[in-house]
Amino acid sequence: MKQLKDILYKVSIEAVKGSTYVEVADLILDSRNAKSGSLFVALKGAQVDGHQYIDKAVEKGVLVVICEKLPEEITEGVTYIEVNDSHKALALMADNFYDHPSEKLKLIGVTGTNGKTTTATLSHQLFTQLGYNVGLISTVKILIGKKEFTATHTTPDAITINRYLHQMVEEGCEFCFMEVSSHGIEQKRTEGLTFSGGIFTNLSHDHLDYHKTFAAYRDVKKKFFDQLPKNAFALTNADDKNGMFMLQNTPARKKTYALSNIADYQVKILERQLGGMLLTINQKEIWVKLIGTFNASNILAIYATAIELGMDETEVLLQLSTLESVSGRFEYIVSPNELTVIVDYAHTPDALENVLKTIEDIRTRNEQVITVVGCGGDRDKTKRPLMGKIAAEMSDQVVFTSDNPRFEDPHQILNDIEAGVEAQHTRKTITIEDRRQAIKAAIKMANRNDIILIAGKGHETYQDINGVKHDFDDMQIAKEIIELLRK
Ligand SMILES: CC(=O)N[C@H]1[C@@H](OP(=O)(O)OP(=O)(O)OC[C@H]2O[C@@H](n3ccc(=O)[nH]c3=O)[C@H](O)[C@@H]2O)O[C@H](CO)[C@@H](O)[C@@H]1O[C@H](C)C(=O)N[C@@H](C)C(=O)N[C@H](CCC(=O)O)C(=O)O
Ligand SMILES: Nc1ncnc2c1ncn2[C@@H]1O[C@H](COP(=O)(O)OP(=O)(O)OP(=O)(O)O)[C@@H](O)[C@H]1O
Ligand SMILES: N[C@H](CCC[C@H](N)C(=O)O)C(=O)O
Ligand SMILES: [Mg+2]
Repeated sequence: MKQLKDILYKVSIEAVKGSTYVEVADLILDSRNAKSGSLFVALKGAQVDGHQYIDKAVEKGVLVVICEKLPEEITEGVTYIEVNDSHKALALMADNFYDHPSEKLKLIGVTGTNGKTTTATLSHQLFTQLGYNVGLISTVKILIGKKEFTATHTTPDAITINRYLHQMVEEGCEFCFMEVSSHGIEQKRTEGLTFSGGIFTNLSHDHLDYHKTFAAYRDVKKKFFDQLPKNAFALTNADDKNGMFMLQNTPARKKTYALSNIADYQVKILERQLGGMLLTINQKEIWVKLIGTFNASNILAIYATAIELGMDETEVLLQLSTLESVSGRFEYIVSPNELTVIVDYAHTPDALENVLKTIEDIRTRNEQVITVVGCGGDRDKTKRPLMGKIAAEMSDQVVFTSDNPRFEDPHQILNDIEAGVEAQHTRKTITIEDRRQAIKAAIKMANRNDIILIAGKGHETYQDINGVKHDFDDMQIAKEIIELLRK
């Protein structure tokens, strides 16, 4: 329970109807979850306007309504508060409601198109190994020390974030690493949080269905750094075209990391194998179990973060070499007949290109590379032909298939992907809509020593078709088919 006045601390208020001497039991953003004694925030969404559901929420017993426009008819005994920005008000109220949890631990945000989950998860692993109790908010899962919770978003809504952070503080976490998505920044899910540091991984093509232009997508990422406090660090990838742009207006301490360009933190790759890479980080050699140039960059960002947070360099380097790859990110098996099957969450053109380049770098013989890939429905359509082109150009064989079609026609998605394949590569591609059959076809096509890449769904354990989530796990299915074909 919390006093409404305390919940409204720092919220800019336009008008009030009703008493502000109210005790609130909970904050709610969806009328379907409204409970008696709670406070409902009406948000203008992408699909509908939450203001339409104020009456529904009131019927369920909410005591306070926060909205951008007061309703014409109001209910006796309910307090209505008008604000000019419900999303911002929600973020500030969630921070107040849970007693500013982000100030009570060190919160580090990771943003960028690719590498957020990898960087945040491996940072969580590293700091746990360094002996700390650590939290994680990521696409794959939420971790509070060793307790695990299911993730629904990359960056959850402000109430959920603050509730988890509060729980982390209660459980004695000293650090939390969280992914900060562009949707999260745009919808102000992270506003009001006190970050101790921000990390930029890279920027490439994604989510243009939502942000419309690349410039708008880039600017929203920069906003995260603009809002960091002065005593935080802002760590950017100096190899990325937009890396320095991100730090232009940040009041935070600016730091850079890079493989190619001059930077505060530098890494070189000395050796690559399927099992790992030999690196030098600021002139010190270490072996890591991850592979791919992009992972050298992720590892460096994690190292730099640890140093910026005051960790001991020798201890950090020692522990970095023990880090295990993140589920669904370049996860691989070698089958009994020596097929290598790699499952990777590459769902953007840039990630797909990077993964195929990584495979190229570790190819030792004349193995064929067979790629199984599709694109999600109800998401950025412009990435489809680009992914089709890259897959066909950089593989020996490609099986195009469904990813999560959601509410779109899978054939239409596949047409969009195929449209990007250049004429000279079309003979290398086939299309099998059913993802299980596509994986089977790739495995059947492969000879001893060949490499199969199954891209796009990584850790996901379902396939979303028409809003129904069917069990589907790329790695599990590949293993089943390999077993089946052996008999
Ligand atoms: C496009 C988008 O980001 N949508 C998010 C947004 O929903 P919305 O704007 O569509 O909401 P809406 O359906 O229009 O409803 C507006 C308001 O009315 C409320 N409502 C609605 C119906 C009702 O009966 N009662 C009611 O109160 C809703 O709770 C909402 O507050 O706000 C919701 C609450 O915070 C989110 O759950 C929802 O995420 C949807 C499920 C989603 O798929 N989001 C994806 C695109 C996303 O956010 N992805 C990013 C990045 C992914 C990446 O890593 O690349 C992420 O951070 O996960
Ligand atoms: N630093 C990086 N640069 C480019 N590609 C990367 C990088 N790190 C990982 N990848 C590739 O991108 C894929 C997704 O990585 P990861 O899940 O870490 O990204 P993310 O930013 O969390 O994605 P999402 O936006 O879906 O949450 C990986 O499977 C890998 O192929
Ligand atoms: N966080 C990303 C994940 C995409 C994963 C891919 N499998 C798909 O379904 O498009 C998104 O929501 O756009
Ligand atoms: Mg992620």
